[in-house]
Amino acid sequence: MQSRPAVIAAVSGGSDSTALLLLLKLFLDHAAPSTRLHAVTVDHGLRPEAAAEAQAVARFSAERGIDHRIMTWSGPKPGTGLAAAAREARYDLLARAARDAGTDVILTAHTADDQAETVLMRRRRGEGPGLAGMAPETLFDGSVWILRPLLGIRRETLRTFLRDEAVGWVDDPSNTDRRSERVRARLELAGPPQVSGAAAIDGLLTLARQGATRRRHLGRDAADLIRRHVRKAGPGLMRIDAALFRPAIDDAAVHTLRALLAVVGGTPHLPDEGRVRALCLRLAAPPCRATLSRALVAARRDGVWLCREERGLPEPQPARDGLIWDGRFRISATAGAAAAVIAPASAGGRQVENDDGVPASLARTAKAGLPIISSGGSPEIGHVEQRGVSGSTQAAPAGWTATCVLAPWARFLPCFDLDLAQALADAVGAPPVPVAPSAGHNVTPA
Ligand SMILES: Nc1ncnc2c1ncn2[C@@H]1O[C@H](COP(=O)(O)OP(=O)(O)OP(=O)(O)O)[C@@H](O)[C@H]1O
Repeated sequence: MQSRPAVIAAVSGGSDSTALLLLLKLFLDHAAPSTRLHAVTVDHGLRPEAAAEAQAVARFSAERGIDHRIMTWSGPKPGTGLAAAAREARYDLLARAARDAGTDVILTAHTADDQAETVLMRRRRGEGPGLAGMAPETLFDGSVWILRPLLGIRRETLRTFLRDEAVGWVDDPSNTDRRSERVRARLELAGPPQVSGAAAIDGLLTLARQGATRRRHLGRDAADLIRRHVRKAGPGLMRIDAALFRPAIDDAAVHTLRALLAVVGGTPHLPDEGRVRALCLRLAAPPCRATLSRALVAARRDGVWLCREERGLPEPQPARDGLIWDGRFRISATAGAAAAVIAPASAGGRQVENDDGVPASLARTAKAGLPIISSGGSPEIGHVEQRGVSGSTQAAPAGWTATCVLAPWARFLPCFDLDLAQALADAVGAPPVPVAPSAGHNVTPA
């Protein structure tokens, strides 16, 4: 990892993260003494004991001379999907702690056991050939890296280390709650060794490694296809060379179209592989027009065109800093920006000019799906596509910008998909993907 002025260790007080904290302290004292180590504990406010547990981590950190901060999830708690919401909130709080500490690195204590559970769960959910486990490096919210340095280490090894150091830890009761899919996977893997146990875990870890390699290769091939065959043809409109779909439709071409559909449609998941494979076949024999994943795709003699379909665009709403609009644009406001409304261009009934060489109806549909930010009820509204990219028509009201985001990777971008994400970002005009902390090292993380 390139040296950082500071790093954040995410410490719940359980065995894994307590071991992470101690190991990091030892490592940094020895190898990078100028790097500041900050431990952060998130109190989700969901269990009465959580506050005392966070205080225990604070005391432990103080004894070791480590800076420690407690971050509390104070927002409203949803009635359903509480675990997922808590996870989102946890990463938001950890990212905020990282920014406050002037770093872009958060380390978590996910272990080989967590990795095996993840692969087991994903396999059960029917994830196909791209199945991979957790990534050793993941870009969060486009700006902060989550590193998982213990992914190759078994939990029991960490506990032995803690016992040798005479350090205790907290056992979170939710880790034994059988309603959780992860807990059920953990119990299954902890079964009798002759049935599951170590052999099963090793098998799942091998699958994780193979899946990561496959995903990386597929992503590289798709990135190459995007660079050669995909370009932005106008505001909100992409053009794909028909050559992508001929003569044979291979896995990389299918993966490319899945990624493009999700990005152009603003959906968090790639569309179903089988459906996209079938669509590729139809696109190879124009004319063809279809919608999938909220995107409109039209194969004509002059190429294949792709834009957001006009159905299901967001209703006009107050613009706010940090809003992800339609899964496709991150809205930002500088301090003091006047209150504004954001709406799809189609809602304004605005005429659009045609661009040379672009089919008029597609140019219209594409522009209708772009956001318009207006302030003070003025009809002179600013049509923003993205910062600093030609093709934007007028400026948004002062202080407001809309930046393209890649919907499937807007929150979590695993390192296996970095090449693909960079090629997509270049193609659609999203900001460049930051360089991974391990870049330039000759050892690929586990
Ligand atoms: N309350 C917390 N405060 C700080 N860090 C935490 C907290 N809970 C979990 N973490 C960090 O996240 C890691 C994974 O924790 P855990 O396995 O409980 O989370 P998960 O929700 O199952 O995983 P993921 O966050 O990847 O979905 C921990 O090892 C720790 O580094």
